[in-house]
Amino acid sequence: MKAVKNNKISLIGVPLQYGADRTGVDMGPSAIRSSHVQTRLEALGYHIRDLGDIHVNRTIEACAAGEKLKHLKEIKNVNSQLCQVVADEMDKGQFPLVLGGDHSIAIGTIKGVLQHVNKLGVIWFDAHTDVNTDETTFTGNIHGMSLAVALGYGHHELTSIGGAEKTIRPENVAIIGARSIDPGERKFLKEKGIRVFTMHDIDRNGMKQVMEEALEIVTNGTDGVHLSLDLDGMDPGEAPGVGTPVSGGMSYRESHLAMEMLYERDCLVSAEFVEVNPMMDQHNKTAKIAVELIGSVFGERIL
Ligand SMILES: NC(=[NH2+])NCCC[C@H](N)C(=O)O
Ligand SMILES: [Mn+2]
Ligand SMILES: [Mn+2]
Repeated sequence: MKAVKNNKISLIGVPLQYGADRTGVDMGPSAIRSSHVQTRLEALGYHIRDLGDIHVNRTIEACAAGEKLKHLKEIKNVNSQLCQVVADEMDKGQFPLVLGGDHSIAIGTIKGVLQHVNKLGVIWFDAHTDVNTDETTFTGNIHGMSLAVALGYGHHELTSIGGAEKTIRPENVAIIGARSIDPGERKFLKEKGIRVFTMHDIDRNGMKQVMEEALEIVTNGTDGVHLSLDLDGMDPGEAPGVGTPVSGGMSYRESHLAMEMLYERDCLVSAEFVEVNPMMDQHNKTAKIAVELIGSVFGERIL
């Protein structure tokens, strides 16, 4: 089986839940590991270095939500660590594969990758668009803001992680599977001209065409592509173990096709799989699907 150019993968767990309201997503990394992510990738010919988990402070004080942006201090702390680890691994020529944790960890992952890759394309696979800012958020949950922060918008404590000048650009982002977008987010997406492939587009044109267009957007003029995959992008019937499920999501096969087409394009430099919440799951189904999707994006084929 063909392997992507970089066959050295570093697994980085981030058991963070402070970006989300619902508890349990901190167990995501262990659920994904126990679903045999390492052996699955080794079977494809990759060399895996598991770095374990980033430290998350769990004192009662850290657990208190505090200010308007809930858990800002701890989230900044964890994402700063993650940014450094991702940058260090890429320095060593490793491919960072980050396991969440809530989607606020995309801040640390992307900022880390940006220390290496100047023009980074991003595929954002999600039911949501995560482009709220401290001004537009209804919930104060930072997992709903991480894409905005990566683009350079939002609270300074977050945008400054890894250097405020390190950002992705709106024209290099493709969001896939969206079906729950807040009013402030609609305005933001429109203003910045971010391409969103909603469930309507997938229904109407099929995942093949959507991925062809999305791949064009994220590879055109960029030096590499990051995949940020929120498991709630899939239909909750397939992936029930998430904190903010939204019905009408991507099917099992649509999701795999997206991963297979990403692999064929051979453009990924980093990836993260987030929002697996074992407390909401049925028999670890969602963590298992995460591992299957990881298999597909790293080259597994049916035949
Ligand atoms: N990564 C996620 N699951 N994000 C959900 C965000 C939901 C909502 N838009 C909010 O800002 O709170
Ligand atoms: Mn989501
Ligand atoms: Mn998300």
